[in-house]
Amino acid sequence: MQNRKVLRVVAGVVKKDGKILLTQRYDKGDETGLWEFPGGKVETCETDSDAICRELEEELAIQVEVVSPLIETLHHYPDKSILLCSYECQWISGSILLRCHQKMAWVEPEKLLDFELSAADVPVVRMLAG
Ligand SMILES: Nc1nc2c([nH]c(=O)n2[C@H]2C[C@H](O)[C@@H](COP(=O)(O)OP(=O)(O)OP(=O)(O)O)O2)c(=O)[nH]1
Repeated sequence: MQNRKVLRVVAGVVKKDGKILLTQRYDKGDETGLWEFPGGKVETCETDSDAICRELEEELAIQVEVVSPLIETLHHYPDKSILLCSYECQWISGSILLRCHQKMAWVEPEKLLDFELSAADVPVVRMLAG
C-alpha cells in the first residue's frame, strides 16, 4: 500500500441557503450508491480549481467559483488510495442536471452524517458539521 500511487481527487462543497449539496453515486462502479461531494480526479496539467469547475460542469451542468480550500484527507480504499481535496465553492450559474449521479440533496450541515458517505468524506463532513 505504501508504494501505490495516490490519486488526487477534488470535491466541491457547494452551499446554498445554509445547506450543502451532496450527490449519490450510481449503484455500480466505485463507492457504489454512496453519497459524496461532486468532483473527481484531477487531470494532468490541471489545477484543483480547474478540475472542480470542469467536473461540476460535466456532472451537474453548473458553473461555480472556488472560494477557499477546506481540508485534504488521505484515504486508503482496498483498491486505491486517494487524496481528497475539498473546496468551498460558490454557485455562479446553471441549473442542476444529474448527468452522473442518481440523486442529489441539499443538507443542513448537522445532518450530513446521517447520509451513507464515501469513507474519505467522513472527516470533511465532520469538519463541516462542526
Ligand atoms: N467525486 C468524488 N469522488 C470521491 C469522493 N470521495 C471519494 O472517496 N471519492 C472517490 C470515488 C472515486 O473512487 C474517486 C473519484 O472518482 P470519480 O469517478 O468521481 O472521478 P472522475 O469523475 O474523474 O471519473 P472517471 O474519469 O474515472 O470516470 O474518488 C467525493 O467526495 N467526490
